[in-house]
Amino acid sequence: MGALPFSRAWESLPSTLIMLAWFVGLCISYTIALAIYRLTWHPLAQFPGPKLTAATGWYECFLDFFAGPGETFAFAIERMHERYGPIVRINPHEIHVSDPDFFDTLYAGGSARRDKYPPAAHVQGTPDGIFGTIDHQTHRKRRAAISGYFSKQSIMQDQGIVDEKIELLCDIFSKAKRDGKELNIRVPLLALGTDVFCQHTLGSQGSMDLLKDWDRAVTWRKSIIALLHWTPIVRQFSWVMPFAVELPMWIIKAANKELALVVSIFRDLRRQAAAAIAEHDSLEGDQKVRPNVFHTILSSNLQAHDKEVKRMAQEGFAILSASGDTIARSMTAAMYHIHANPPVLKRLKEELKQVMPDPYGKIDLATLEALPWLTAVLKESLRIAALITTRAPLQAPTEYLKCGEWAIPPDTPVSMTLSSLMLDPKVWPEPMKFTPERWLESNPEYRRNMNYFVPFHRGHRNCIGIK
Ligand code: HEM
Repeated sequence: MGALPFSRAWESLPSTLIMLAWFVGLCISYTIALAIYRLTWHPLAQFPGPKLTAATGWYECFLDFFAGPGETFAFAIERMHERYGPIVRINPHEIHVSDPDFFDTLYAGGSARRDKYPPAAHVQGTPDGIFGTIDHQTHRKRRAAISGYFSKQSIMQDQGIVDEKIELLCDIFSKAKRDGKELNIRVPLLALGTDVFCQHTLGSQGSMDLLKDWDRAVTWRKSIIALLHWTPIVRQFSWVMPFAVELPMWIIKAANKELALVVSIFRDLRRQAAAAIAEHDSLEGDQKVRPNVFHTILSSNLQAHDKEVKRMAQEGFAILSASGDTIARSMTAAMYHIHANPPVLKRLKEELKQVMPDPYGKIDLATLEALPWLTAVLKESLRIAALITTRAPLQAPTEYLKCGEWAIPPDTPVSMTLSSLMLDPKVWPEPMKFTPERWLESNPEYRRNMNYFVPFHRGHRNCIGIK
């Protein structure tokens, strides 16, 4: 029997198979056409960068999932800059810049309008909190409603909370010393940061009391790590976190124990937000604003939909997940570098002894802030810790952003990476050397250094917890 001609063989196939073949063919043609468009006519086609990343965003996804430590996309971006210069197209839609002098153009304040790029806004799983808010104007209003709650004056009112938690931290250190045991200080420092900010943000009922419960503190640390590990997934699939929060708890526990704690905290925040709504009208005067951040939101002139339980819980979660671990990681870096550099430690002790002869005595913030060496040590710790390793893309919807000879078209997502800037050898001689002297006002480079000191970012989207 001879072979059937192609047209006859095609006709003899079942119709579902033919449709499937058409579908696959269309997908392949669409992908090829899209890649050709992105490499030739796309508004970013002229920008330097590898052809592969310009053609598809899946390369980033592939590296983040499979390439392993030291090979993720963040490292690939550094290599792209080494090869292509300070401005690189890192995926079909986004430009990444490695030029410290461009920082204030991108992360501008004042009248500049900056929207957040949605995949970056959604990494926390809180699209309606200030961190996740995309639109510039909406972000301004939501942020203005709570910024007073994180002002220096407001934090100072809770000095008692800080003192109480520091006592608990010292107890943990003393016990470890007595028992002669090693201590992973990231755990108690995370507990300190989280307990202080939970109580400041949510009131006494909101404290997680991690400093009193070591096992819970260890689990919370694992949860934070789990959250960070989920970042590449959530960046590609923004629905994952909101979806996970709605699943039955037994499914989440079976999938990931640490994530279960995150979800239970998220649900607890919803309960607290609902409780705040229920009692808000019965409160009076300062009580209406102060008991916790939910009451501050309810007292603001935000619109009704911004005062709903779901949004307020997201705001609470954004604050909690942004506060504890950043504090813990900066303080761990400070602890390490102070002890790894004995002359730094000696000078610090001498300075502190002058204002605090009794190490167990109390001291006020203004006195501490006036100490030049302590201030310099903290600034250098924040620089060298280089906490934020994820790029932060923003979009300028109405403006061309000028970067060297390039004009980046309006609405293009443009990013920079803080950790690269804080450790850039062109800005900081010997960047990995812990040198608090950089931050003494007597240093001739002090003003220049301050210009590049941006651990909390700048502009409209800078850290609300900076004080
Ligand atoms: C050493 C400690 C901290 C560092 C280095 C730090 C750093 C940063 C940075 C770089 C950003 C901008 C992130 C981005 O745009 O992708 C940010 C945003 C933010 N931080 Fe912090 N942070 C610290 C502590 C805190 C604390 C204690 C809080 C608690 C209130 C906090 C709450 C926030 C919030 C809510 C945002 C989002 C602000 C917005 O989008 O308007 N941070 N932080």
